[in-house]
Amino acid sequence: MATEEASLRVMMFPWLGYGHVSPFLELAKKLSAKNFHIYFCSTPINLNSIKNRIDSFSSSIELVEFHLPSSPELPPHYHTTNGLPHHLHKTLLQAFNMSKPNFSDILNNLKPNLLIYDTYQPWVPEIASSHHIPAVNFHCTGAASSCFFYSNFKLQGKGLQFNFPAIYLRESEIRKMIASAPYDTEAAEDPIYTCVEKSLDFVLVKSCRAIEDKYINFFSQLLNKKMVTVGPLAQSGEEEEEKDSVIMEWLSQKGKSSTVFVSFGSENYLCNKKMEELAYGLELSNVNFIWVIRFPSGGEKIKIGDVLPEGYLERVKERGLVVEGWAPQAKILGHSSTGGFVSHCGWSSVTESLSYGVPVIAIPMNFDQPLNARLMVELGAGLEVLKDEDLEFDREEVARVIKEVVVEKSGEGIRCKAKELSEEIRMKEEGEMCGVVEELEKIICNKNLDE
Ligand SMILES: C[C@@H]1O[C@H](OP(=O)(O)OP(=O)(O)OC[C@H]2O[C@@H](n3ccc(=O)[nH]c3=O)[C@H](O)[C@@H]2O)[C@H](O)[C@H](O)[C@H]1O
Repeated sequence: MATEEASLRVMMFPWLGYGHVSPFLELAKKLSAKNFHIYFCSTPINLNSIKNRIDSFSSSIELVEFHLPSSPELPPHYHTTNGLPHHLHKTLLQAFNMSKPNFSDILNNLKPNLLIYDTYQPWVPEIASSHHIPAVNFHCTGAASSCFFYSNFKLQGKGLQFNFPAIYLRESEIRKMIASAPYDTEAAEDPIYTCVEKSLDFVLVKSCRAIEDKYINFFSQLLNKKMVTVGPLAQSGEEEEEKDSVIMEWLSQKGKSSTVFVSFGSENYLCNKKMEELAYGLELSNVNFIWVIRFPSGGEKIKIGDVLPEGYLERVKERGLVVEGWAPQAKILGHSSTGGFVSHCGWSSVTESLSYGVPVIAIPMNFDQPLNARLMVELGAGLEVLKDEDLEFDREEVARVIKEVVVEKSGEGIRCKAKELSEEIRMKEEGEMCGVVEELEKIICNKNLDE
């Protein structure tokens, strides 16, 4: 690996959500493999959660601590959205915005050739500009969902109309999203879209033409900016946590494509009613399952057995494994025994499922997830669990969709389509990354010429 002096130095600064830190880290790994030296900047708690994923990149990915003001309400272990109670999301964003001077000092000390920044950070491009550092936005959610929000909630796109009927939010989903957004969705300076608009020359987008071509083109028209796709950036799954081997050993004893993985990402927690309906739905489906159950960090310790129906774990023990907290999602999706993914459809989960060719049983929860779920249905690589007007689902519907996607002949087309898209995505990944490197080197070269 070339020394830091020989490499172009890039600072990467993701939002504090695990669903953002993870894609930024995967992009950092790909850029470091192309001889860039990466400064990966986040809070100590976020850096600690990814340390085991950069072992083989430690000479080219340097972790840089970004400190937020601590308070009794927001102690250091809450300086991440991973496990953060929902009522503190707004407080975290406020603490993040109060830390602008810290970020300016970091940029001034390290003086990278380029900054790659995220959403929720409209002040970052200005700070980079004050230090004469070119800044490019890396948009790590999907193009379809971003087009929808940008067209319908923010600026009307220069006379362009959003004519994509498959991508929509129900009234009840819009109400839920607005109520839980960590920022004022009516603010003129909406932190998501001003970040994208301020990006220099182009926007990096975590997607690929195989799954979002028409949406990437429309988003480019809306923003009047070039979109450079970085591919799905699926975690490779080579990291090994201690408990992983137990999970993977259990999975290896199951038949090919016989098991569904059930996970709702790093920020979502099912209420007791949804937990119960999902539990009975998994039982009724008669399909093997690995179910990751997460609880918000802090507060009293909750026992898994207490939130599941009486005797449930005993009844399902032959074909169901309930895991508390965290599981090796990429490893499980990449295993031959996995035949379906019951997912909230966070964007990284969607792109990982597509990368590994696993069809999705979609149970979206909030934000962009319903739009990502409808994209999967439009692609023919998933089915959505139907909900009532109160966004509640029932056990029979959960069992029906799982059986169709994983077992029944009527789901064969979905299973084939998921595999087909996986092959197409993987075939184009290397070419996409070469395009990214070319664009980043061009920006740095132009900036040097301007000096
Ligand atoms: C961008 C935004 O990030 C948020 O992140 P969230 O964590 O909810 O979900 P993912 O994007 O799927 O990200 C979750 C990431 O955590 C990994 N994982 C999760 C659980 C587990 O047990 N083990 C794992 O390895 C998973 O592999 C994925 O990489 C919101 O969804 C939002 O809708 C999404 O668009």
